Amino acid sequence: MTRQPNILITGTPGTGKTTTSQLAASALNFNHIEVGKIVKEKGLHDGYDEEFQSYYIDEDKVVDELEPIMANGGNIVDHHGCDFFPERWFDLVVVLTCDNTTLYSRLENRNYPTKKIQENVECEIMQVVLNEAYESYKPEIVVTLPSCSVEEMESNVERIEQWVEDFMNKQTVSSLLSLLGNAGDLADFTPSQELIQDVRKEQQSGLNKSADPMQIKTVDHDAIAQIIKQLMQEQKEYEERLLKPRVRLQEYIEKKTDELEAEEIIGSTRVSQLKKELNDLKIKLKNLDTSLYESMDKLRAKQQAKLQQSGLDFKITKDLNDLKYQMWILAPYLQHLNS
Ligand SMILES: Nc1ncnc2c1ncn2[C@@H]1O[C@H](COP(=O)(O)OP(=O)(O)OP(=O)(O)O)[C@@H](O)[C@H]1O
Repeated sequence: MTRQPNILITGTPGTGKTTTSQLAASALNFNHIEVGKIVKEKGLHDGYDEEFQSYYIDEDKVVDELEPIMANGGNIVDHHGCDFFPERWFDLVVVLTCDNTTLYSRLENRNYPTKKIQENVECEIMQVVLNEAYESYKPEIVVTLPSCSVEEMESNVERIEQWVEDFMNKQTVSSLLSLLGNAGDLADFTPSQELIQDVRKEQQSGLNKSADPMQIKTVDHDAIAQIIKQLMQEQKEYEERLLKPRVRLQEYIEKKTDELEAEEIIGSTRVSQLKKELNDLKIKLKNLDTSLYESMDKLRAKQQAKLQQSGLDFKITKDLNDLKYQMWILAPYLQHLNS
């Protein structure tokens, strides 16, 4: 089943975690979890440090509190530390960074004690949070994003949205493939330029249909996989039925060709008879092929009409049998289907 990702947004205090998390969570309709806030509200701490004006976090309690929420996916966790969360929670770890002067004035505006400001700026210079992120998570899921200006913040939010869209597409493809019993890896599948353009077109038409493109619709993968399976089965059976007479005809042509080759007297009546017969047979084969293609097209049109009736308005391509192609085309589109 497709799961929405969990994202950790971390960085030195003042780098813009909360602002960025709020914007991204509202654009994606994700849950924004501000760890500092729940620590205070739910008492998940071992007291208060007056000098640093902050709580001593009880990390175990925080993990226990968040565990069931994280299991659902669709969360943006916002915290200045990142080493005590279970690694498996996150699909993406964003580390926000900021230049020292800007950070200093942001923290000054908060009326933090000088010692706390200095400590935080030093922490940013030493890249403490970034190092912690690299020690705690696989480097390929850690992304550093500068957050010194409003423009940078907006672009960071867009990048996170785009990343989520890609993540969901990949998830849809693999979950559909596994439901279809072909849980293969897509790594060996390189889409052609033509295919990529097709996908873009499909994505665009999907986006146009959806009032809010960022609102990811819940897709009933089981039902869709079942439908695709049925369609493919129907096409396979139909094709096999159509192919039977073709195979027989082909065999007959081969037999006659052998007979012709075995004839020793060139120019005999038998030879010209066989040649004429073979010629007629080849024309028959050509006509049979044309009608075979037409019949398959008709079947696809019938299937398409049925799909539309059931509200699944996606296009059946001639390559329905090529499962990977079909999944690739469908994956982005399915997300925008009106359920
Ligand atoms: N990219 C940015 N450009 C301009 N101002 C920003 C940017 N990011 C954050 N700010 C401003 O800096 C201040 C601190 O931001 P924010 O509270 O989001 O930081 P934080 O990293 O969550 O801090 P903390 O860890 O202390 O909660 C806010 O006043 C916010 O409006």
